[in-house]
Amino acid sequence: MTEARGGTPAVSLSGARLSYGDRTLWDGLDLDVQPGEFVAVLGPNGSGKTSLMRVLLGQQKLSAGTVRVAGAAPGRGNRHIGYIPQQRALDPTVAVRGRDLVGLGYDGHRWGLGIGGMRERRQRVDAALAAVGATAYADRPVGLLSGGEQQRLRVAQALVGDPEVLLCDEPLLSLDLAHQRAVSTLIDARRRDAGSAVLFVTHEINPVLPLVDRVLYLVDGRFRIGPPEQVMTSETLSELYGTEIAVVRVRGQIHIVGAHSDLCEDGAHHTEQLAER
Ligand SMILES: Nc1ncnc2c1ncn2[C@@H]1O[C@H](COP(=O)(O)OP(=O)(O)OP(=O)(O)O)[C@@H](O)[C@H]1O
Repeated sequence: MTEARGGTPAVSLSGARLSYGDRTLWDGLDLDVQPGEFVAVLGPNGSGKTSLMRVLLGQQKLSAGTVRVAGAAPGRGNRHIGYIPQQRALDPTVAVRGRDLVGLGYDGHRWGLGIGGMRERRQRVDAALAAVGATAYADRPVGLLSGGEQQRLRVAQALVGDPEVLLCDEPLLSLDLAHQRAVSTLIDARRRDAGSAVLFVTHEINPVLPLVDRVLYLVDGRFRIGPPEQVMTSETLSELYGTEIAVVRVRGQIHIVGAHSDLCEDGAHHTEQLAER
């Protein structure tokens, strides 16, 4: 799909290297993500997935190579980026209301809204809250909400600003199955209707597998990029991990058989998911 769409990539990494001291997380990374494309970023703990998000947000400098996001060097306040951070429970004393948290995602790049602007803001925030099913608790202090409720607000905050690039760091964690589907559907609609490019860090590809155009799979300094049917194979993952790995597809889902616990796909978790379908 990338060649077919052409045009300026929404995200472009060229010859990118990230090292911390003498440890290199990845090197020689070339990746152009096109508008509307959905790229899943997979890999075991510590392989550099969140660090990649930080590079795209301008919070971490590359050690080598170049990066462009929405046509510009990444930097603070890039108004074209929506970011759903890796989940951390908020302190119970945080008294900000959910709707105010979401409003921050709208205000980031709009100054002096005026009366009409304020009305528009309210409508947009209400719509974003409704889209993630958060209307009922939008006026409660966020610190008192459950982890899943807080996460839905973060999703609304990332989407409300009409981002060209949506960076998602394990956005489905702690959501129940119904809300996993709802959030995946929202993100999918955003990229289809508005052409936002999506980079989606996850340990669990199955909930988003139907949406994934390409996978970036990072393991211990090595990586592969390609469509799931090319990357999520016994041959490719065995090469990446440097050990024998069997990938099987069951009812359209990907399962890694005999996986060690530090591998990305967790067998027990998959079995649970299958049982619930
Ligand atoms: N600022 C930093 N300085 C030094 N090392 C760092 C820094 N940030 C991250 N690291 C290390 O880089 C490695 C990659 O971290 P990162 O958070 O990107 O991994 P990840 O793939 O997102 O992992 P997880 O799946 O556990 O979230 C880790 O070993 C981490 O300790």
